[in-house]
Amino acid sequence: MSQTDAPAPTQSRGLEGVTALDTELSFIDGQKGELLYRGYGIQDLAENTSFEETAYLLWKGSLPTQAQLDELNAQLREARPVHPDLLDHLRHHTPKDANPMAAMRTALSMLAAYDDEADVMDAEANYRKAVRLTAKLPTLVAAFDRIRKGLDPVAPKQEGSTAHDFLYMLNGEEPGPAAEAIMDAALVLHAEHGLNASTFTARVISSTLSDMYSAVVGAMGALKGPLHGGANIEVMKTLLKLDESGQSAQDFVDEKLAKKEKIMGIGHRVYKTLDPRAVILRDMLEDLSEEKGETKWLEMSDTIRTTVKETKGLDANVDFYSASVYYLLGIETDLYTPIFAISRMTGWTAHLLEQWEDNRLIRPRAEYVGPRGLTVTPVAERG
Ligand SMILES: CC(=O)SCCNC(=O)CCNC(=O)[C@H](O)C(C)(C)COP(=O)(O)OP(=O)(O)OC[C@H]1O[C@@H](n2cnc3c(N)ncnc32)[C@H](O)[C@@H]1OP(=O)(O)O
Ligand SMILES: O=C([O-])CC(=O)C(=O)O
Repeated sequence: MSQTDAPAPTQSRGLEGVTALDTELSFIDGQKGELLYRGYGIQDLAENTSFEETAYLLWKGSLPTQAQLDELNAQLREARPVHPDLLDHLRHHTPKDANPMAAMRTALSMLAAYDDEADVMDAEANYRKAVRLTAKLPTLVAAFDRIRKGLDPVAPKQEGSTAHDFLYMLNGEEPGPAAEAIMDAALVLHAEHGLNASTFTARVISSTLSDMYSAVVGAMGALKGPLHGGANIEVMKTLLKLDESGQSAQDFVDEKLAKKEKIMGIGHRVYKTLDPRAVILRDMLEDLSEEKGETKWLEMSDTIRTTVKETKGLDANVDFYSASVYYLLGIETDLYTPIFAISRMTGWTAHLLEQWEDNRLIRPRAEYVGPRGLTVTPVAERG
């Protein structure tokens, strides 16, 4: 049978329900609201592992021993500084009002030029690149934020956890233990989620045997979109606007739904119930709200969520409560998606390592629905 005679492949709008490949990285039960990374429940991981342990689990397939964790922490700390040219680029060649995801997409791409192993495609080199990318992105995000505020970037301490060093570089002062613990848990929660749009993008790119940097730059582009990782920024914008307007959360939702507009942070392609990460993030928000004496974001969010659930049967996703958590930590709204990327870098790169273990070009088909049999009219005769 020739290629053109081949039976039409399974088709589904937005590839909904299509299984593209096997993975050992995560399992999602969208009906029950269950998420496992390599067999471990997300709640267990968020409560009992650090981001670095989770990263190791994703990359290597098992939780690290203390010695393995110490080694990974040392590698991450060592790799945190970025080449001065990158800081110069952020300082002198990146507009202060640039979209942070665009700035980071470019910075990630530039990192490749400073990595001697960028195009080395063996598994060990690719693992080392995954570690370096995970180490350097927090430094770049923090440097970008400080430079645009007219401040000097703060060099990484290269001592504590990713969460600790990131908050330290961002604010120029040591984070308290509560802030560090919240950031660490948020990084665990966002690390991996199957064939989401950005991970799929990364895997498609990697399946051409292009390099890890190219794949994560593409993934950054996909994550930026408001239907994906960009939703956490939109959630906070919505809450801030609602707060300013004085409109009730209930009226706001009714109005939006009547106009057939989407409520950001709600709905998910896979979860048909509450996202298990949203449960954990809501608990984190509740604790933080009490600690800060600021409960309005939680109250507004809960009303929005209940109203959409009652009207449309849709529930909150990971981006819904994370927005207010980051807000109460004092983080700039437009950094929420870059923070998501800091975490998801581990999932993306783990998928790339998995893809290259047994690579096959990812190349689906499109059903042609345009005309056929047209013939060219000379340009002078076209009207
Ligand atoms: C990390 C992440 O990427 S999590 C997702 C983050 N994205 C968001 O929060 C953006 C808001 N949510 C959405 O846009 C969607 O729920 C998506 C894109 C996440 C998944 O949606 P899909 O599976 O493609 O569903 P689709 O967009 O086709 O919607 C199906 C129906 O639910 C409705 N719907 C879906 N999400 C929402 C929402 N957030 N608000 C209101 N209605 C919604 C649609 O309007 C549609 O209704 P209809 O059948 O009456 O026309
Ligand atoms: O899985 C998805 O479609 C979106 C995503 O990345 C997540 O929920 O973490």
